[in-house]
Amino acid sequence: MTFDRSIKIAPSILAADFANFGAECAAVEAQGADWIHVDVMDGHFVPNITFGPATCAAIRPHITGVMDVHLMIAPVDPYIDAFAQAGADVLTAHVEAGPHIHRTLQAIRGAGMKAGVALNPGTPASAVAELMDMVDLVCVMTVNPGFGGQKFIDMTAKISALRDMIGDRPVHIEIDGGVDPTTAPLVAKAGADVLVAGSAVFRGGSVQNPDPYGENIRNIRAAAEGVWT
Ligand SMILES: O=C(CO)[C@H](O)[C@H](O)COP(=O)(O)O
Ligand SMILES: [Fe+2]
Repeated sequence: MTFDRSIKIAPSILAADFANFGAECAAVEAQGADWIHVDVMDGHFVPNITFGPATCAAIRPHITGVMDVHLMIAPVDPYIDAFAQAGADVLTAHVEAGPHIHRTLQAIRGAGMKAGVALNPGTPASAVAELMDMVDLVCVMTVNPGFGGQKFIDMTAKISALRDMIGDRPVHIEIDGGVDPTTAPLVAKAGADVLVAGSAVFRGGSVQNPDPYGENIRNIRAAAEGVWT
């Protein structure tokens, strides 16, 4: 995984057909997705349950690019090796998930993955100030985690603060929740480069009719890249 600051669109399979993840991942990649975002929820850290490492391992052979795993679980540490075995490229833990995020990030890198830290909307940028040399990605939640299809919460001031904090380090800023062609330019302008989108990518399409996925991805990317022209 090489670092670059171009806009990357990461469809969240939370909005895909749960009975057909492999084909859904292949379809969005064929339609231009850069990364695949995989939401792991435990019914404890967030009020919803999705799936765990076994499902990630089953999905992995269907992804040629980056598998970006967003853990909404607590605790995190007992499961890090299982997600490494499952083939996660990026493993992101929430700063709110426990008292020892520093140890967690060390363990993620130690297991050979890129380390991400996520912040809930109520958590300030300062919560991750001491972690800048330990992370490869900061995920700014623009919804309260747990469900797809929620309304975007404006976190542009936090994104700008994180961009300043990161400086010239090779650290991605990922935005997760309510990203669509209207909100993408706001977050791209503030300094984000990885845009997660679930409902805004998968709406209107299916594995049998994947062209809408491509149109949705192109529209989000064009809106985000438009802020630089
Ligand atoms: O982490 C998440 C929710 O906790 C999802 O990645 C996110 O909500 C994406 O879905 P949408 O684009 O529909 O908001
Ligand atoms: Fe997510």
